[in-house]
Amino acid sequence: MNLKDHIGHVPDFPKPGILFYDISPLLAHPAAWKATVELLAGAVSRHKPDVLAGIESRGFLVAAPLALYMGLGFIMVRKRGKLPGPTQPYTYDLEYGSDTIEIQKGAIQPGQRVVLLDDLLATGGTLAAATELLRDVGADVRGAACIIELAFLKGRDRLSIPIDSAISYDS
Ligand SMILES: O=P(O)(O)OC[C@H]1O[C@H](OP(=O)(O)OP(=O)(O)O)[C@H](O)[C@@H]1O
Ligand SMILES: Nc1ncnc2[nH]cnc12
Repeated sequence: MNLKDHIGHVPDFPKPGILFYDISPLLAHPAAWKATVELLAGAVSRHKPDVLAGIESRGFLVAAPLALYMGLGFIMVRKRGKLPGPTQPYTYDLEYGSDTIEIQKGAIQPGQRVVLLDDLLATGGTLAAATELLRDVGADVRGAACIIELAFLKGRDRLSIPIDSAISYDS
């Protein structure tokens, strides 16, 4: 099965000049989605995680079913102000301005082995920030996985952890 057949390409979304890679057709195709979850589970299992963490919001679509499939717990990394406190924040730079992500304090025990999940790796800024946030609460961040990697943006070079992707675009 070619998973790329199930990714939509939407020009000029959400802004002019951006080609949006849409996972909606993949999620809507049971066999392709099952194959994706199985592929990611194989990659993630080699890190022997205690828990999986997903990044709001599309990362939840990957992390929650994968955690269930692997018999692991699932933890939410959310945008500021969405989680009931107390929370641990991490602020990071964007092209213009900054953004803040949060995790609930106590969601992870110090030393727990965590793998991060997101739908897509572009510049790597989001996954790099989530890695630092998890380290701030004492997690042992073993790796990350995503459905789509935009390899031409070289996001993996910004990461301090290994990352696996189910689909990669070189251009
Ligand atoms: O590698 P980066 O350049 O950081 O980009 C990747 C991030 O961008 C998208 O999230 P978005 O902020 O659009 O949020 P969403 O998941 O709520 O749609 C995507 O789901 C990743 O989290
Ligand atoms: N080109 C893109 N398509 C879908 N999600 C994205 N997140 C960041 N860049 C993206």
